[in-house]
Amino acid sequence: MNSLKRKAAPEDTADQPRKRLAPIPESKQPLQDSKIATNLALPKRTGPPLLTRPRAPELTIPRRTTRATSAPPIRPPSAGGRPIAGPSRPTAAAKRPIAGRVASGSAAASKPNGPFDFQFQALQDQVSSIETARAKDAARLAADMESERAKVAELQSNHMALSRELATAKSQEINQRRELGIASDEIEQLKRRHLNTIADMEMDMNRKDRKIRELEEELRNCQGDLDRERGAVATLKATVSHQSTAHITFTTQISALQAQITALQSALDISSGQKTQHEYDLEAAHKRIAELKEETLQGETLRRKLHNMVQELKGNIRVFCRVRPLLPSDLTPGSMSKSSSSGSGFSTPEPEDENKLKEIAKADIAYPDKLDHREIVVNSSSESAMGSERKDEWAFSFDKVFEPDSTQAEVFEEVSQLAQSCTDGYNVCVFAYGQTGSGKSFTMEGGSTDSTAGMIPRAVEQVFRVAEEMKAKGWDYTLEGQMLEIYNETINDLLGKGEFDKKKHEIKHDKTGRTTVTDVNVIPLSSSHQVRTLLSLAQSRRTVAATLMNERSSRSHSVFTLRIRGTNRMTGETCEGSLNLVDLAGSERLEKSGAGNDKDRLRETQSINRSLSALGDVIAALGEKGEGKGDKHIPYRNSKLTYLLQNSLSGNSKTLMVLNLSPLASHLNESLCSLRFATKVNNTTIGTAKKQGRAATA
Ligand SMILES: Nc1ncnc2c1ncn2[C@@H]1O[C@H](COP(=O)(O)OP(=O)(O)OP(=O)(O)O)[C@@H](O)[C@H]1O
Repeated sequence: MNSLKRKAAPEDTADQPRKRLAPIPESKQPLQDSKIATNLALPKRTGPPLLTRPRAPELTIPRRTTRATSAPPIRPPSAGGRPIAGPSRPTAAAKRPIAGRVASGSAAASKPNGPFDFQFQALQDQVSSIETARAKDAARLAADMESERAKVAELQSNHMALSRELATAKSQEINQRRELGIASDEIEQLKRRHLNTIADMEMDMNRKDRKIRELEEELRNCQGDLDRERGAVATLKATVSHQSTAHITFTTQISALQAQITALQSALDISSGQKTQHEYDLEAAHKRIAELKEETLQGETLRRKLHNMVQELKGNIRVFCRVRPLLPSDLTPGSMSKSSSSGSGFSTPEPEDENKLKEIAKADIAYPDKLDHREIVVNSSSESAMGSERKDEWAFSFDKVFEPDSTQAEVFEEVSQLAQSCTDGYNVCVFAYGQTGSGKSFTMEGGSTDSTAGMIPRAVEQVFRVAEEMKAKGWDYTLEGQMLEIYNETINDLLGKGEFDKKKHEIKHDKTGRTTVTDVNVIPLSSSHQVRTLLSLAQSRRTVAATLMNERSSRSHSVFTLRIRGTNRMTGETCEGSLNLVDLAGSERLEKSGAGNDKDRLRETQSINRSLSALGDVIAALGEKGEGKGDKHIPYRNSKLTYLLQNSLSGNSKTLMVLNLSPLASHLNESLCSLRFATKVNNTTIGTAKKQGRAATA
């Protein structure tokens, strides 16, 4: 009984909810009012409808397993629970009599079996008590059943009510679902409309953005324009301000100028009165200018006369002596050995330094006249046959002596007066005489630089310069040039085609004193630069042969002739002159030239010496003639050189000989020969030079 009570207790506890809602079979699960009410309750709309579709409400019904109430619970044999009744566990002995009792009950009742009967009695009591208990349980269970049935009925009615509520709720749900569907459709439509609206708005926004950008760009441009305009306005403002200042200044100036104009007007009135007087004065001044011009022309003619008188007083044949400086090439062992073999008896000690070498190589030449530079003294010492030292001294005097350090410009300063005479209508002849290597070509042609340029380019430049200056005095000049070479008594045209020794050129003199050579190129000259080009052309064609004395030894005479014709536009006067610049071949003696065994060299040297001695003869004859021997024959025809220079050596011309000397002791004998020849020339007086005029006389 206790166990039953204990068993019933938890069921009572489990039955607690049944006081509110009776349990129903699983197949007929009722819904609790509250739950259904809760689960079916539709969400109340408190705001605008939601855009998402709401979920359908869920119906949750708690499951409950209930035990059948129609019969007491029967525990299955396998259940581990306690036995339903009995105070204790029945033994095997107790069980077995039950079965036996059923089979043989009457025999046991009739005959008690001692302890077994007692046990049987006890068992029967137990059975009856159990049955009583069972009856009580059955009654209680029946009562319970009844109450349960009532509950079931209640539950069923509840269930029905709930089912109705459920149906109502379902229909409501369906309606709500329908409404929900409609609402969802509406929402979808709204969404689509909304999306369309958004797309439209976005497009609109893009359009507006573009428009904004365009407007911004326009704004920027406008701002740039505005800035520029502002700048322009500022500039204009500054200009206006400046202009207004200037305007004020101008106004002030105008006022001042107007005052000046007034003053000037009154001055002009006074001046116009003076003007007439000035015009008279001007006319008188013009007359005076004309008179002065006339006087100038007369003065120029007088100057030319005086200039030539001075030249005549100086002598129409003059001699300059020039000693070249010692060159590095002069200090070579070859030169030194030649020095020792010279006739001067000069002995050569061992050279220790360059200065000593120079002293050894140099000839003893002195220039005592430091004022006029006209004297040159040559000293030599030699050993006599008796063994005593013999000293000799030779003194010479010339128109000018140039020491080794003289420059080309200094030499030309003396020559330039002759070049001037040439433009005045005189024949001028300048020739360089001396042994090979003494500096003839250097003096006449010179080097390539302005400072080393020789007499020919300088004279030509001067003639052009004077011709240009004389233009102002009415003189117009035409100039032409030729360059010839006389080699072995043959004339070659140095400005020709280079056909040397083939063409025969003849020298002709006309009665007017003009000398021409047949078949030679006479080039019209327009500038001194052109003359330099011609000189270098001629130089390249000139015959140069090597000798023992000088590798550049020129074995021919070269004659450059510049002819000048002038006409005076104002006076009608004309004049014609010529400038002959002659570079003679080396004057060394035959044994010194080293040409002894060479037939060609021998012929060359003989030819050169013959022409040079013919030159000496001509000059000597001219000298004798100048001394009064009027009928004296002048042997011009003895050489091509003297015949060519006939008009430049005769009394009608001015001649300058530049004697070139080597400074070397080894050349001392040659230098003495040259000095003697030059002295002979210098002592010659050649008549009076005559100007070659045509239309007028000087
Ligand atoms: N006054 C001078 N100053 C410097 N160097 C000079 C001078 N005179 C001559 N010389 C030099 O001496 C050398 C010989 O001179 P140049 O050729 O003029 O002699 P030359 O007498 O004409 O000889 P050639 O008869 O062989 O033509 C040249 O190198 C030349 O430059």
